[in-house]
Amino acid sequence: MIKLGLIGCGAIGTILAKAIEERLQEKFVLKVIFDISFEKARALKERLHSSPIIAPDFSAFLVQSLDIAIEAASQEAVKEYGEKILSREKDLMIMSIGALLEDNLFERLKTIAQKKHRRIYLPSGAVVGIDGIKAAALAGLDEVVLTTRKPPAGLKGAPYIEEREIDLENITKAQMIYKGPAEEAVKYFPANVNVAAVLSLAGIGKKKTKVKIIADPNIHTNQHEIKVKGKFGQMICLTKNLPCPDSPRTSYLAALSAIKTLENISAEVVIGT
Ligand SMILES: NC(=O)C1=CN([C@@H]2O[C@H](COP(=O)(O)OP(=O)(O)OC[C@H]3O[C@@H](n4cnc5c(N)ncnc54)[C@H](O)[C@@H]3O)[C@@H](O)[C@H]2O)C=CC1
Ligand SMILES: O=C([O-])CC(=O)C(=O)O
Repeated sequence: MIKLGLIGCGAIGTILAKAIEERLQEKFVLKVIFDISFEKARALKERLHSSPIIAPDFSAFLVQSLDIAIEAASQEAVKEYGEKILSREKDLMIMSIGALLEDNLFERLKTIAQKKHRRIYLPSGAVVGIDGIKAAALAGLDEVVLTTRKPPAGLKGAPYIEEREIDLENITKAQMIYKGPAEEAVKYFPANVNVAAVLSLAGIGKKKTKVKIIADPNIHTNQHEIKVKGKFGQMICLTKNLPCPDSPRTSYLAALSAIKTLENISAEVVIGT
């Protein structure tokens, strides 16, 4: 059995935990869950048939014997716990991938993973096209542009919106509110464009990957359009994401992508690049 620990018992964590016991139970077991909100962890445990331990703090999580620790919490969680998890010889799956574009965190994590013979898993998340971009990048890419279009309320709380006091409630037609490199976009919108980070890492990096964010009051899906040009030709991928059943802000596909990543880890056959 592959032993799992989960950090973050919100929208993605809940869907993943349920899938582990309902779909992946032959190969995986969820041993421990942790959330800075103990209430969130307790509420998740009540929804499960299995009985994972609730870690009261990160130290209690870290001492558990685990094969893979799954982060579905926040960029802060990746920055605070990532190196410790790998150093304690656990593999690490990351959903808040935006954290990896800061300073040299990704390089540091990779160095520890190499030293400790561990793996880091970065699911595609709420976008399609990462498979093709990884392959296409081998021949060289010239341009990668992500255009994210969300209902205005989905951008609430983002540092960029708060610092500039952008009044989301009074946006009556689609409006581009941000344009810049992925490296900057993930800091200004930490809970909105983690997809820009996975795209950067798969493609031409955090400085060259361009990000546009549009607040659109006329849509009810989280939309991500990726345009890529390179030696392979051109690619245009559009995802129109419905939200998770219990969380209007999180795209359901992101949680499904985490489940599929686990399935791939234990699979005899892996489809796609
Ligand atoms: N890669 C992708 O495509 C996507 C990534 N995400 C990211 O995945 C993460 C999880 O997303 P959701 O489940 O929608 O969020 P959520 O807000 O529903 O749940 C996050 C949970 O993590 C907990 N948490 C936050 N910081 C923590 C810390 N330092 N230590 C322990 N627990 C902590 C919170 O209390 C909360 O219960 C977020 O960072 C989100 O931005 C979300 C959607 C798509
Ligand atoms: O759920 C989405 O559509 C994407 C998202 O929030 C992220 O990448 O952080």
